[in-house]
Amino acid sequence: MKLSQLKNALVVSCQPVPGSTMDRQDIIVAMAGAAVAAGAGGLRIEGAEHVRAVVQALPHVPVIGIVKRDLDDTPVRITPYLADVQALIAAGAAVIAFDGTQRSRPVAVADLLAATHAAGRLAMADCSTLEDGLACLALGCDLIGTTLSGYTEETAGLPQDQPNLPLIAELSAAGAAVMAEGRIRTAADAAAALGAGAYCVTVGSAITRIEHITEWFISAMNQAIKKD
Ligand SMILES: CC(=O)N[C@H](C=O)[C@@H](O)[C@H](O)[C@H](O)COP(=O)(O)O
Repeated sequence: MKLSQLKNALVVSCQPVPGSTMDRQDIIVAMAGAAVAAGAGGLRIEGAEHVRAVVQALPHVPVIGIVKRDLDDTPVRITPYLADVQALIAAGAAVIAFDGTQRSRPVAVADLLAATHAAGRLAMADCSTLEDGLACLALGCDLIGTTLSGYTEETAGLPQDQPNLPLIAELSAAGAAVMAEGRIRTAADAAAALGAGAYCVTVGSAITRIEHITEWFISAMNQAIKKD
């Protein structure tokens, strides 16, 4: 797959809240099909078995595959191991996304990247800061995601209800193909991300997590009640 296929695309992340009533493979495949029917240019899917099912159902749509793990000795969660990269490749992911932060980790970004490229797949680095992104760009990652901005110790103080548009702009100005991802909640946010220089945009919760969307509505309504 060529990176240019994702230029200006909306990628829909179909990751149900773990353990929720939506956390079923048939629902993930159905959400992915609905997103593609409406024009999504790519999908972000967690877990090799879910990737395999989505690729089988939608063979012409690029799937960005990840594996999430909760490990004891590292905060790195997204595709930490070479075995994860290999499983996603075997499942048919066109793009392999992995944590691109500079935190202590079981496998170096360079090794995850080499395994991805050796299989002819594109590599996306999920980053949290400009420094992460520049390091991953220098290594040769094809897409630099703002995915982890706001989700690391270093960036935890950032606003939790809006995308990091300045980071998108800085990475793009540095020459990266930027995947704007993280807290893009409205169509206006997605458009603003492209305006800031994003190559493409991933939206998850605002499209596919009913629990989060419901909470946003209730919280806004509760604020309105408090003001009365
Ligand atoms: C930080 C982390 O683990 N992010 C995950 C990465 O795959 C997902 O939980 C997010 O839903 C995804 O990045 C899309 O973001 P948003 O749901 O905000 O549109």
